[in-house]
Amino acid sequence: MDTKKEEAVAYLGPKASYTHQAALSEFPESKYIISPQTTIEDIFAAVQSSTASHGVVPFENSSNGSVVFTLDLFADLHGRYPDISVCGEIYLQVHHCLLGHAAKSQGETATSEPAHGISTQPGNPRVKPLHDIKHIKKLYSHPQAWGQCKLFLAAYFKGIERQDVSSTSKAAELVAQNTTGSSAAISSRMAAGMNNLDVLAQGIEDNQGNSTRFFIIRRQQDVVAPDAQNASVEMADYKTLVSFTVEHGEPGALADCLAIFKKHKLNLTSINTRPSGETPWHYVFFIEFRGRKRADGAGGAVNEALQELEKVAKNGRWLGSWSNKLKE
Ligand SMILES: O=C(O)C(=O)C[C@]1(C(=O)O)C=C[C@@H](O)C=C1
Repeated sequence: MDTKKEEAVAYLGPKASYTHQAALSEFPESKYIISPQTTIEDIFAAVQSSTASHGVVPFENSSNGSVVFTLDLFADLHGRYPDISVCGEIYLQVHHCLLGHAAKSQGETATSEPAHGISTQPGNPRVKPLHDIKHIKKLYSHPQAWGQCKLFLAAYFKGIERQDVSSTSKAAELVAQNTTGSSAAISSRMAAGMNNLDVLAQGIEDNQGNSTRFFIIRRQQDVVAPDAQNASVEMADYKTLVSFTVEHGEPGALADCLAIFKKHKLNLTSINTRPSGETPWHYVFFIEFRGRKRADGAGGAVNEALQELEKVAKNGRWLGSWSNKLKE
């Protein structure tokens, strides 16, 4: 059996982050070297420099919206990542836990019984802590996680200090190292096991269906364009991401760009903006839509739209086309 691992896949480490779990779902450890990075920018850099063949980055969360760190790297204001493109997507259910050290004198259900299922009261957290949490004086997590657990945090940790860290698994690691036992992390169940931490509460996300979409990135030159398919199959089975800026002083400049997608019957699936970095209050637009770019010269609605977009938008960039994984 050939067990030689040649390709490295960069993800937001340390182990047990949600990005790690997403990476493992697509890239088995038996075939790939799964390589932890400290920041999302490190993942872009590893792929750009070909240290890693692929990277896995969080892109958006169903309840908390876009991951702005990732969008800013795609906007690439300093021209560091010109070859990065999206070649796939992964949807992962995200169920957060509160991890820490259970207070020694307290029993399993010291403060309250866990509330199973969805609370009947709108605006209330869905669950209660499994253990006493009065000794917790500081919380650690990734900034995206706070926004996904607002109700639980408002009910049980009002006024408690929060420390942003680079990932939820890093948060668990830091809490495990704190011997006072007075800190806790919002992190995954996998991180509890890996760091020997107690699960003080589970399922603390506001929405039971909480999920995050990750992009798989690679260098554009490594992406092989598949053969052209039936147009309706392409529309249903693929998605494409582009970015551009517009002439800000010109009324209707953005509308002219969007009209091109309408003309070619390309259904938009997401729109994002980030500061362009060139001038204050100017923006870069990210448009995602159904369909895929074919090889140059192969025609098709997406290729035609991209050609027309070049004429009306500024700094246009095709950021990739990939197989749609959203089950609707
Ligand atoms: O911190 C992690 O565990 C990550 O993988 C990052 C990240 C994100 O940036 O969205 C991934 C999934 C969750 O939405 C929370 C955090």
